[in-house]
Amino acid sequence: MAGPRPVVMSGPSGAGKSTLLKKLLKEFNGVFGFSVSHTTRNPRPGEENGKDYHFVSREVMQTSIAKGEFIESAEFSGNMYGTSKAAVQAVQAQNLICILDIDMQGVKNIKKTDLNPIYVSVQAPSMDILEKRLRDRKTESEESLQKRLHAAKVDVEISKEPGLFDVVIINDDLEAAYGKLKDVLLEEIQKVRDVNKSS
Ligand SMILES: Nc1ncnc2c1ncn2[C@@H]1O[C@H](COP(=O)(O)OP(=O)(O)OP(=O)(O)O)[C@@H](O)[C@H]1O
Ligand SMILES: Nc1nc2c(ncn2[C@@H]2O[C@H](COP(=O)(O)O)[C@@H](O)[C@H]2O)c(=O)[nH]1
Repeated sequence: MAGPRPVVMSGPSGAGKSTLLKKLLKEFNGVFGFSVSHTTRNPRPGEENGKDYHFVSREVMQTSIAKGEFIESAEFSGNMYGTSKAAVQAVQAQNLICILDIDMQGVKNIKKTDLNPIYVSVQAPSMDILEKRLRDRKTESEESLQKRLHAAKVDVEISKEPGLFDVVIINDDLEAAYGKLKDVLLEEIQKVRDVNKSS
């Protein structure tokens, strides 16, 4: 039997993707698994290598990509990011719903594969609120922040493309946004629960 469909979470940096997916992983323990991406950016305080990201050098990442080890990769805000085949396989081997947190270039590249995920775009209510969230998070230099805000404007426009996303969630009130996300994923969640019950 085919496993559950993966979930792609995309949307501007600071819109709340990680916040929402962490809630999902916590509430639905044993249902979802996170696809741990590779990145060349430096870890933020509290981030763990192998859990939040595989933190690697540009050389290591480029070599792995050249060897065909990645499903997709992108340059974002001055750093490389990518989803390895192993990251997705590690989650799917456990029959879990694989969650990918990726940027718009990643979405476009995943569309060319046979992964067949549910595409979710998470957006902030406005650019001003997005900027406030990013500034309050205190993870970015002014340069990185400006790059992310520029990418966010492009993201907001592209995400209007009909059919690109199965759902666009405006993350204003966190609990309301989380409720919408769960509604979209209910069918896949039930599939995993049914399989777990019968095994
Ligand atoms: N609904 C919300 N209301 C207010 N603050 C929020 C809401 N959702 C998330 N935040 C806060 O906004 C900040 C950005 O959220 P988060 O880090 O989840 O964004 P992200 O989309 O994962 O960003 P990135 O792509 O850079 O990883 C965090 O400090 C988070 O606590
Ligand atoms: N195309 C990909 N984009 C990715 C991947 N992992 C994360 N991301 C996106 O990068 C930005 C910035 O992330 P941050 O952790 O530095 O704030 C964000 O939009 C992520 O969705 C990936 O493997 N491929």
